[in-house]
Amino acid sequence: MTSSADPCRRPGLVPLEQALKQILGGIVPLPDDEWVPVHDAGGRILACDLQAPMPLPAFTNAAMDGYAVRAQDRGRLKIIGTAWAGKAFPGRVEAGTCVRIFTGAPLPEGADAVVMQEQVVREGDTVSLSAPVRPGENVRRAGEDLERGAVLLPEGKRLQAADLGLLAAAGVSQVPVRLRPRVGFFSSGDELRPLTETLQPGQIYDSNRYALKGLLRELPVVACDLGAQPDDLERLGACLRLAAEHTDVLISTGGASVGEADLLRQALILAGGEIHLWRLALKPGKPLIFGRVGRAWYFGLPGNPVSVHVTFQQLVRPAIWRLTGGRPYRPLRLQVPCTQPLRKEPGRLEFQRGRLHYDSDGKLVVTALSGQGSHQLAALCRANCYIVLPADSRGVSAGETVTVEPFTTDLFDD
Ligand SMILES: Nc1nc2c(c(=O)[nH]1)N[C@H]1C(S)=C(S)[C@@H](COP(=O)(O)OP(=O)(O)OC[C@H]3O[C@@H](n4cnc5c(N)ncnc54)[C@H](O)[C@@H]3O)O[C@H]1N2
Ligand code: MOO
Repeated sequence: MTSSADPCRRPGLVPLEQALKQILGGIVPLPDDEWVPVHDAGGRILACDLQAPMPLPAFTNAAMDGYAVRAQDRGRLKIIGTAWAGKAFPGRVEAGTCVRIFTGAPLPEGADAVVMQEQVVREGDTVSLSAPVRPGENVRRAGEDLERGAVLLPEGKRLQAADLGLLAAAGVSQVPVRLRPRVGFFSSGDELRPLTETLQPGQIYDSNRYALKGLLRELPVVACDLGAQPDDLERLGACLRLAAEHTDVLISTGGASVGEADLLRQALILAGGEIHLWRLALKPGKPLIFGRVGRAWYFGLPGNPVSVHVTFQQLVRPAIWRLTGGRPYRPLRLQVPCTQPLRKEPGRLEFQRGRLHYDSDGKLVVTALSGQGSHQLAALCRANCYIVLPADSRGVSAGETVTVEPFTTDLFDD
C-alpha cells in the first residue's frame, strides 16, 4: 500500500521519517576545523582519523604484583632484584631465578610471565612456585591494546572521557576538531515574561529558552540566546533576517501553528527565507516548520514545552549533528512490555512519556505516565523514556510489547 493511500495517514502531515530524510539530505557538514588542547576537547568532533604515535601499552609490563619468571622454570627460584613501575630491573632473568615485580613495571628481559605473590611461598631471597605457570600469564604485552600506527580514534568521533584518556595515554596533546556550528535560538509570544518580572494575568514565564539552552549544551555548538520576541511580524522578520547572518542554525519556539498570532511562517518569508516543510504526522510536534533563511537552517518549533523537546530531539539534534561532521547515529530503541493499556488516535507517530522500571520479577517494563499533554513539563521531568507508538496504531493492551526510546545523551554509531 502506498503511503498516500494509507487510511491512517493524515492528509498534509509529513511522516517524521520522511521529514528527517529530507532535512538530513540537504545538510552537508561544516568543513572547517581547528586544533585544541586535549583538556579542552571533551564533547568535540574529531576532524580526521588519528594514528597511534606509539604502541599501547608502550612496553611489556606486569599486570600484578608478584614475581617475574620464566614460565618453563619449576621449583625454587632465587630473587635477583626488583622491577618497579617507573624503574626497570637492569639485568636478565636466567634459569632458576626470578625478579620481584610490581604492577606496571617493565617485564625484565628473559622473563615471560608474572606469578601473583599470593601464589608463591617466599623464604628469604627465594620463592617456590606451587602451580605450573603459563607463558604470558599476568603480562601486558606492548601494543596489545593498540599497535603503533593503528587508528587511535576515527574521524567524526565525539570525544568522550575515555577518548581523552586514550589521547593522553598516547602522548597526544593537541587534536584537530570540527568547528562548532553557531546555533541561535529565540522564543516568541506576547504572553512570555522573563524570570525577573512578576506575572500579570494571562502571562507565563518563558521556559522554552531555558530548556533549549539545556538541550543545546549536550551538543558541540556555540549557542546564542536571542531572547524572547513579541507576536509582531515585522520584529520577527527582522530577528530572523539579522540572526541568519551570524548563525548556521536558527531555532524559534511558538507561533508555528494556524492561529492569527502564529506568525513564524510569514516572518520567515518576510526575512527572505523559504519554507521546506510544515506540519508533521507527529505527536507532540505537529506544527513544526523547517526551512532556510540566508545561510541558516531554520527550525520553527511549536510553543508547547514538550513539543519543543520532542521536535528538538527527533529533528533538530540529528540536523545539528550532521552539521558538526559527527558519525551517523541512531537513537537507542528497545522492545519492552507495557504495564498498562494505552489508547491512541491513528494518524500521528506518538512519543508518550514513560518510565522504564523493573517489575516484581526483575523484568524491564515500561509504564506511561499520567499527564500526556504537550504542555505538561512536570510529567516529562518524571519520565526516563519515550514510548514510541506508530502512526497507524490505535494503542496497545496491557502486557503488549512497545518500542521505547530511553532518554540518553549517548549516541550509537551505525
Ligand atoms: N486549531 C488548531 N490549533 C492548534 C493546532 C492545530 O492544528 N489547529 N495545533 C496545536 C498543536 S499540536 C500545538 S503543538 C500548538 C503549537 O502552536 P504554536 O507553535 O503556534 O505555539 P503557541 O500557540 O505560540 O504556543 C503554544 C503553547 O505553548 C506556550 N508557550 C509558547 N512559548 C512558550 C515559551 N517560550 N515558554 C513556555 N511556554 C510557551 C503558549 O503559551 C501556549 O500555551 O498549537 C495547537 N493549536
Ligand atoms: O503537536 Mo502538539 O505539539 O501535539 O501539542
